[in-house]
Formats: sequence, structure tokens, C-alpha cells
Amino acid sequence: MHSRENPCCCSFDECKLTTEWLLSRTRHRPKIAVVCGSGLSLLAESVSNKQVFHYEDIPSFPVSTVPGHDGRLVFGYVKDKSCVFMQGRFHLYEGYSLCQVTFPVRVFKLMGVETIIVTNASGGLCQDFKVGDIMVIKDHINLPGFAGQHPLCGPNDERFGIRFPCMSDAYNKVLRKLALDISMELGYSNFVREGVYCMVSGPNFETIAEARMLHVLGSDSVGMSTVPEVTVAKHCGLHVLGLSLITNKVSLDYSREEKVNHEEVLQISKMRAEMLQKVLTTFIAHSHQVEGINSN
Ligand SMILES: O=P(O)(O)O[C@@H]1C[C@H](O)[C@@H](CO)O1
Ligand code: HPA
Repeated sequence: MHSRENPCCCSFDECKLTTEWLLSRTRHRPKIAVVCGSGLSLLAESVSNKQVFHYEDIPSFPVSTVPGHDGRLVFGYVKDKSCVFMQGRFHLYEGYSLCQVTFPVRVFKLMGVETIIVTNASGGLCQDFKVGDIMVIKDHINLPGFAGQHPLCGPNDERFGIRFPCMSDAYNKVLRKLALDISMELGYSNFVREGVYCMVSGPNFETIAEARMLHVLGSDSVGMSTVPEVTVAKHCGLHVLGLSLITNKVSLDYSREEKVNHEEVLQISKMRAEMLQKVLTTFIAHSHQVEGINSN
């Protein structure tokens, strides 16, 4: 049975079947996976020796339903590093269970991936942030998780990870530093920041009262993804880097007239994707400098 029909069938065996299906069809053996956020499919365009699978052709993979999420798995090389890119991710608000949302992460783990780079578009809550800034994610707030919408709820399969994983170091410190150092070398330090990402379920954008609450709670940006993928990645022992593109300023003020919409999010993502791609490809090229990350 496929997870499109059954929201709760992302078992170890099903992950393994999908893994074997992919490994038997690709010569690539990626060590790095990249999840492209809204409007950020361009991140995968510069890979060499490309091999592409459409999500609808991959057993048990959900399909993309959101504009700006192409629904393609792209294998290839960035410099000499074997990578796999998700051009499009899955969200809770699409009606997928969190186990479907995170299914690809577990498949990557079983394929031999060691590091995952998760990107997204988010709204800036920190008053210093500007539209177009890139935020290296330092930490997150799992708001749906507080309410029991958590990808690790349910029986724990020890083959993936332990029952009570530690999340205090979900975003690898060494990888964060490398991303910040690279940004500085590229001359991007004026618009590359570090901060805390807060996940809400969506699909509506925040009310002003909600935005104020998230700000008071310590969130620098807010979005509708990433946290389930990162939680599952950390649970199964992957190294994580998170990069968030600030596509809009979230209003904390009742007198502000601007209204956010998805088209604006996509427009800013597409405008800044090239910058993010530069950070990403330079990061991947230098990732051998970091202990625990293989050189190809
Ligand atoms: O997949 P991400 O988190 O980049 O997508 C963001 C959050 C919503 O899906 C959408 C809102 O515009 O963009
Ligand atoms: N809120 C939630 N998700 C988002 C936003 C936002 O302002 N911008 C992009 N994704």
C-alpha cells in the first residue's frame, strides 16, 4: 500500500522499498541532500550529471500540490560532491501526515546520505531583518509539535533512532559556522543572519496578534515547514544545516497596510535564489572541511 492512500504507512520496510527502487535506478550515491523551499527549485539547476525522477513515479512518495514546488528528485554533482535535491517538499497543510512529509528524509538516510540542507521561504519577525535576507537557522520552535502534531509520535522504530532524541543541537554548530564564514567570504555578510525559525501549520499567514506572540516567544522568522524534516533528520543521525530566505516582513503593527501573499513569496524567492545557490554550492564544495562529512 502506498502512503498516498494511507497517511500512516511510512514504515521502515516501506522506506526501504523506496530506497531500493531509487538505488536500482541511479548510479548516484549521494552523501548530501538538499530540500528546496518555495520558489527555490533553481538551487538544483547547476548540478552536473543530472538524473531526475518525478515524485509521482517514485513508489510511496507523496506528490507536490503547492505552486513553487516542482515535484522532482534531482541527483547529480555539485563540484565533486554527490548530492540529491528535492525540488519541492510536502507540507502538513496539504493534508499529508507528518510521516509522509518526512518520508523522503528517512529514504535519504537509508540511501547513505549523511548531511541534509533544508531551505525554506519565511516571514521575518526580527525587526532588523530585511526582505531578501538569508537566515542561517540556529534553532527552531516546533509549535505544531507542542500540540501533538509531531513526526515522531507513535511507535518508535529504533532502526531509525531513539525514543527521546535530544534537539538542543539540531542545527549543527560547525555547519552553521561554515555557512556564516562562506557568506562573509562571498561578501554577503550584510544580508546573512542567524536566527530562530518557528513553524506554524499554515495555510493562512499569521494574524497580527499571532505574529506578536511568536515574536515575544523568541522567533526571528516564521514558516510552514522545515521543523518536521529537521526533527526526523536529527532523530536518524543526519547532520543538519537550515537556510531560510526572508521573503516578507511579518506585520506586528495594526497600522501597516501591506498584505502578504504566496505570489510575493515566490517572487522574492526567485529573485534571491541565485544568492542562496552561491552560498549553498560554496558550502557543499567546502563541506569536506567539516569532520563527520564525507568528501564525495
Ligand atoms: O516550503 P516553504 O516552507 O519554503 O514554503 C513557504 C511556507 C508556505 O508553504 C509558503 C507560503 O508562501 O511558502
Ligand atoms: N508566514 C508563514 N509562512 C511564510 C511566510 C510568513 O509570513 N512567508 C513565507 N512563508
